[in-house]
Amino acid sequence: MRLKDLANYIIASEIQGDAEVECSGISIDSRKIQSGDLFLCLPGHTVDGHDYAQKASDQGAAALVVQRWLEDVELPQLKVKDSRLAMAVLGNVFFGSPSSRMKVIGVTGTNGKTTTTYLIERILEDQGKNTGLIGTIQRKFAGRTFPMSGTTPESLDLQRYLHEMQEAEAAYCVMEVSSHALEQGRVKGTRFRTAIFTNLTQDHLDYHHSMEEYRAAKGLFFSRLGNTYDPSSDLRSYAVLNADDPASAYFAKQTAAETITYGVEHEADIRASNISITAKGTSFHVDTFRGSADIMLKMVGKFNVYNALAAICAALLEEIPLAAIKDSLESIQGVEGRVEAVNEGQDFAVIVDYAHTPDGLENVLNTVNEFAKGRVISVFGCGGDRDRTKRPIMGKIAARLSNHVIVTSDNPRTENPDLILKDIEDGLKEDQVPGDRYELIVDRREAIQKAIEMASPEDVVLIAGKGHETYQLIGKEVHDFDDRIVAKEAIRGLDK
Ligand SMILES: CC(=O)N[C@H]1[C@@H](OP(=O)(O)OP(=O)(O)OC[C@H]2O[C@@H](n3ccc(=O)[nH]c3=O)[C@H](O)[C@@H]2O)O[C@H](CO)[C@@H](O)[C@@H]1O[C@H](C)C(=O)N[C@@H](C)C(=O)N[C@H](CCC(=O)O)C(=O)O
Ligand SMILES: Nc1ncnc2c1ncn2[C@@H]1O[C@H](COP(=O)(O)OP(=O)(O)OP(=O)(O)O)[C@@H](O)[C@H]1O
Ligand SMILES: N[C@H](CCC[C@H](N)C(=O)O)C(=O)O
Ligand SMILES: [Mg+2]
Repeated sequence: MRLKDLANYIIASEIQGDAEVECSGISIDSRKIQSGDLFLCLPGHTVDGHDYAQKASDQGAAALVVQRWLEDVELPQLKVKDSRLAMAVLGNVFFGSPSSRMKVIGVTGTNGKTTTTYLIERILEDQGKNTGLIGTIQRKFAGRTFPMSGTTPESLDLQRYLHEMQEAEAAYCVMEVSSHALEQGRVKGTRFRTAIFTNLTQDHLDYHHSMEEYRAAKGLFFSRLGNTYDPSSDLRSYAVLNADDPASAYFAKQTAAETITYGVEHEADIRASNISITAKGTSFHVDTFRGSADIMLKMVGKFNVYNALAAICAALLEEIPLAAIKDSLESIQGVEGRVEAVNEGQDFAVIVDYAHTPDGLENVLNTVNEFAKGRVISVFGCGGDRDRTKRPIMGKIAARLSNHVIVTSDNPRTENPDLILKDIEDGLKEDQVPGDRYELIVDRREAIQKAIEMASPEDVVLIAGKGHETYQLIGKEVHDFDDRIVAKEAIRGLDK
């Protein structure tokens, strides 16, 4: 496409240099430029993409999108006010606005996004609907899976991925929408059929600064939704909100879409009751606007009832019968790394979970306490270069809900691991937790080994924070590390 044709899609833009130049592709990363690409300069959080324009030119870029003229780079340039917005617009141009030709169901919230997307994907797939998935664990379509480096891709990658799914005839994409993504406009240009909210509790205060800012970032999902009441059902949008979370009232006010609520404690369109949790699963009764059902999930935890309710709402909106939804939900074994049991024939339980927020940790520990016959031994840490304020809070929660706590490293990233452990210990000290009820072991492998060696019959060892992750980020290095494998090795080591 010629630069001047692309310029037509951004009204307030100007061209310097050859407007006729052909751009065969588009990229935001000088390291990935292919000859003939349009290089879009993004001002980032760590570096400025404009500083890589010359490198992009050396790699064969045909033209640039810039926010300020780059006099030293001899390439045609398209100047825009906001290159992030230009990325979303041009991503749609290059990839043919895929979200207007499929139904995209998005899930936002502090916890439960991955789980809820998996439940919805299963229900849709069981109905024979070709469905793609994008989220923390992986990207998936047409039976193929691809690793993800984050939860929600940049808008350009997102349009590319949706386009690939659409080419593979996907009718649906179910995706996680993180608050970072909303704040950075990564889902601008994506039309959502349904926007789901799970919950809002503390996380990411390093990035969003306050809970109000964090809520406002999530609010962008709902404020951009649903100002179309076209009778064609495919064009209608819906907001699915958790009636038991106070933030939902704020989101309901922001959206033009019809809202459907789900909940347990409060009045809701879809409401669960008679919840019963055992080590084998969770049962509940659900009343909906399309009938009632008794559902027995193989997944444990009251929080999974909420995830299931959100999935039921999304599926009912697609006119899937409640009986079919029940069958799908009941067949799901669980989601990788979420309350995942590690069994090597030992006489105590080992559970790996992805809880990495205060609320997530509290929920999973409450769940474990519901069925633990012996002691609860927890092993957890907190990620480096992330919200520091959640560390002491998580320490307190772990101590309150476990008999013994082993504080260890999560992904320290570029922080000093010992200091992260100390931040967690501050919470334990504040609550005057006796020194014999907890210990700090910076090496995660050693920490897991110690917990497993301590366990007596009927105890539960909870290893939280990294779930499905198969690596540990220390400094700038990526090390192979999988809690489930390390736990298995430790259990096998007990026989020796
Ligand atoms: C804070 C944040 O979100 N940062 C994201 C952002 O990075 P950035 O703004 O620092 O980018 P940058 O490194 O400064 O680069 C700026 C520009 O220069 C370009 N560049 C850079 C170097 C070079 O040699 N050549 C070049 O062209 C880059 O491609 C980019 O276009 O844009 C990058 C490219 O898209 C992202 O990879 C990066 O995510 C970082 C790695 C990250 O850790 N993000 C986390 C916090 C995140 O987004 N997490 C949420 C999940 C949270 C949750 O659910 O709990 C997620 O959705 O993944
Ligand atoms: N609805 C929920 N409410 C509270 N906690 C939950 C809920 N669902 C799951 N959890 C807890 O949070 C952890 C993470 O769950 P999940 O991966 O589904 O969330 P997520 O929102 O995708 O997380 P991320 O922000 O890292 O992408 C689980 O391992 C579990 O301990
Ligand atoms: N999506 C979350 C995942 C945290 C997982 C935890 N293991 C960590 O590294 O802090 C984040 O990027 O903050
Ligand atoms: Mg996730």
